[in-house]
Amino acid sequence: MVGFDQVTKAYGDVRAVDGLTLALHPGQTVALLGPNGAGKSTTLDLLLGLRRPDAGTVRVFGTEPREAIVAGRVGAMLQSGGLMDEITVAEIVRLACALHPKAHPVAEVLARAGLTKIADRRVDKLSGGQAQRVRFALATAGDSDLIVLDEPTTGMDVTARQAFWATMREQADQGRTVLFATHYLEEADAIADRVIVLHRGRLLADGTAAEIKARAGARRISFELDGGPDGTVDEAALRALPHLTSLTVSPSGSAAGPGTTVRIQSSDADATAHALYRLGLYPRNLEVAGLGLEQAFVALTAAEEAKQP
Ligand SMILES: Nc1ncnc2c1ncn2[C@@H]1O[C@H](COP(=O)(O)OP(=O)(O)OP(=O)(O)O)[C@@H](O)[C@H]1O
Repeated sequence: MVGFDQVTKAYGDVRAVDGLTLALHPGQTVALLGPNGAGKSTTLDLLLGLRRPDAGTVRVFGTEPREAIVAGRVGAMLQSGGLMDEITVAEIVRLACALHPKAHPVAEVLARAGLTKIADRRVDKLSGGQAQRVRFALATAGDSDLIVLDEPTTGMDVTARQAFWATMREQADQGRTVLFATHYLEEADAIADRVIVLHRGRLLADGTAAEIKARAGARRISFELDGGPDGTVDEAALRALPHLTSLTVSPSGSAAGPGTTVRIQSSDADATAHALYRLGLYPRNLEVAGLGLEQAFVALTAAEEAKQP
């Protein structure tokens, strides 16, 4: 339903999107991740026909992006802008509904975005989180097959964020595709069926959150050690453990006396744990866990950054 084929877009000598090839399929919830400047917003702008590629093609439902938007097949919520001054919440939502070929009833759109109580308020007098909800209402004013959201929950409080994602889940359950760019990796982990990681305009990773975590390779090991009388342990010996990619050592205490909590990241947790026992140490409360999506993301992008000049 969305196809990017070898798409490049540069601003001067900055290649914001660099040879991107990508296909999105119906009914998916897709998170677009990447560090600042990775090209997420530019990718969404290209998808929405707000910018034209320098090279390559973007097709949305088999047509030019603008045609798909005019046909009402795409609803979008962009990072900023788009809200007019001196107009109320109800008026701007009514306008969006009037323009959408397959509009939902205005009252329903307001209710879904949690705007009913502030429908008479002026849009330029809203808080940041309320303005985000208006943008969300505009993106869901009609029955679009694809909903595109650029950092949708920025500025929303925890309750608004949870309500927002519950609504997005409903949209996806009804067969719509939801594509969202975010810096909240826990949201991507919890919500997305598919995670796409961009780095310097290129595709760095594309898969389920579990696949991305597995690709980052590393695992976390944590345990406690009984230290000497002052709670210290031989940090140099720990640092020399095989496959170690990071180490933090912090004091911990219990009724049994002073101790040390050790947290390790390892690219081969089994080998690291064996070596730990071979050192003659007796780790207590040993836990081995996979990386969270956030740590996997940091590991992947840092490794990529290290490769490039
Ligand atoms: N209109 C523009 N003119 C010049 N350079 C731009 C323009 N828009 C974006 N860029 C540059 O293109 C690159 C990609 O920007 P883009 O906004 O797409 O990234 P992003 O992943 O959305 O970043 P962020 O997470 O900070 O929102 C950046 O280096 C940015 O400085």
